[in-house]
Amino acid sequence: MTESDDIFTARGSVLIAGAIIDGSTVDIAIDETGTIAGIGEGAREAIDVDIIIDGSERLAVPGLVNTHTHAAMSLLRGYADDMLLQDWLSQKIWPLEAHLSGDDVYWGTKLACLEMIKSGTVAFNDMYFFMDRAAEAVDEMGIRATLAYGFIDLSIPEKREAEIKATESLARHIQSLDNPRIRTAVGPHSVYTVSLEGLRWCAEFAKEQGIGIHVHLAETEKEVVDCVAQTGKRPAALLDECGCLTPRTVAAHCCWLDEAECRLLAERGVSASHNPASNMKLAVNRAMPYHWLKQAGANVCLGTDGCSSNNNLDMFEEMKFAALLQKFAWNSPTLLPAGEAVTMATAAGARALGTGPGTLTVGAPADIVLVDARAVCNTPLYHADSNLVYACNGDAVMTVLCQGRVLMHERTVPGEEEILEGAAAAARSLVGRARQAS
Ligand SMILES: C[C@H]1O[C@@H](n2cnc3c(O)ncnc32)[C@H](O)[C@@H]1O
Ligand SMILES: [Zn+2]
Repeated sequence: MTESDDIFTARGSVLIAGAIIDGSTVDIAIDETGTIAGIGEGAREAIDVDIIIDGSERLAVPGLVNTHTHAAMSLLRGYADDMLLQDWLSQKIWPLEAHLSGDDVYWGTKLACLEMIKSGTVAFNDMYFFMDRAAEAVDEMGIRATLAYGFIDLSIPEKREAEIKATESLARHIQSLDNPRIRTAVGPHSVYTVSLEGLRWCAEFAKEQGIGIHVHLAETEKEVVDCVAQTGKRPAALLDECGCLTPRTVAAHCCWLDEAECRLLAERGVSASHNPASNMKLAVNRAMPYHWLKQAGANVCLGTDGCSSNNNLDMFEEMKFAALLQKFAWNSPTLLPAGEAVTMATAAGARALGTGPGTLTVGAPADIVLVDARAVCNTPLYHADSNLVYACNGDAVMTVLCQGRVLMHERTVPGEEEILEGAAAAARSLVGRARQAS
């Protein structure tokens, strides 16, 4: 079969013919299991070709991995801007989220997946509510996700019981789906919204189930100051005492870590997710100390956070924000060069979520993005990484494959119109319900 509308439904081996990797034009062969079977010389012979994708004038790069999202917050894009984190959450976001329905989360996650696919993201790490409906959306869209229920007990025992039940129920549900693209994690929201008992339960449950932990950490100075005042410990030490710092933990933000905490995260094998756009928008007033984390050997990955604090899910933009913020905040133009920003958004993210090496190598899952090498942002093309980080945004992405399955081709994603309509209707309905109740 050659290129046609059936490319989205066709199954079998795939040959990406003549794409550009590291300045060379090569074929990429993908076997019927969705694994890269060959790159370059001899690749064509590695498979019986079922589907051919023309890779000419396309830069092939690993699929991007977004390690901190609240996907369904795409419905809240532009709902509340230009506020301090605590005011934004307590005055605007949490009151609206109190009216969320499962349908809202389904449509919000569909919209988020659409946006992520259109900007080259193949996997994301999500923390939100009604996550069984998020799983339904992810399943339909063909992307990978690790889904955590946002565990918030506010130190109220009855609420803790409800959060425990919701977390257990999600774990059972994801297990029952038996979809290798969809995993679950435990999602204690933060040290300021979860009790010590809640944090300990989350750690125990994650250990027992062999799953990850997704938590907000040291996002603001207030979080650190309040934590020290209430417990005598800084947030990272508190999480560690409760057993929440593990090699399968993704800690989002990490802005206000001190040097010792960076070493602690590295020692525990925690992945630190940098969220520069959200941090700048909410003016958290300190950039993640990337240099300390790197020096300590921690895995530093990249995330967008939700669409109400970013306000999009474009990991190309996020790479640029990360590289620029680090240089600016730590007064060092050599900090976080373009190549490292790409690694942060690909291999480091894949390592954090356990989705493979996050590289274009034989034996890796075929999570592949083809970027337009003829786009304005790629002209001229001295260094691909430089253009990808500093010049391009997600609009330059033309084709996306996840586990060898084509999710977008020549910028077409099947069902786009229906998703836009469904998500817009869900957003209207959510805000309408909230207004009626107030
Ligand atoms: C899952 C809950 O987390 C809330 N949330 C979204 N963005 C942030 C952030 O930057 N810090 C803390 N909490 C956040 C989201 O609205 C859900 O209530
Ligand atoms: Zn967040």
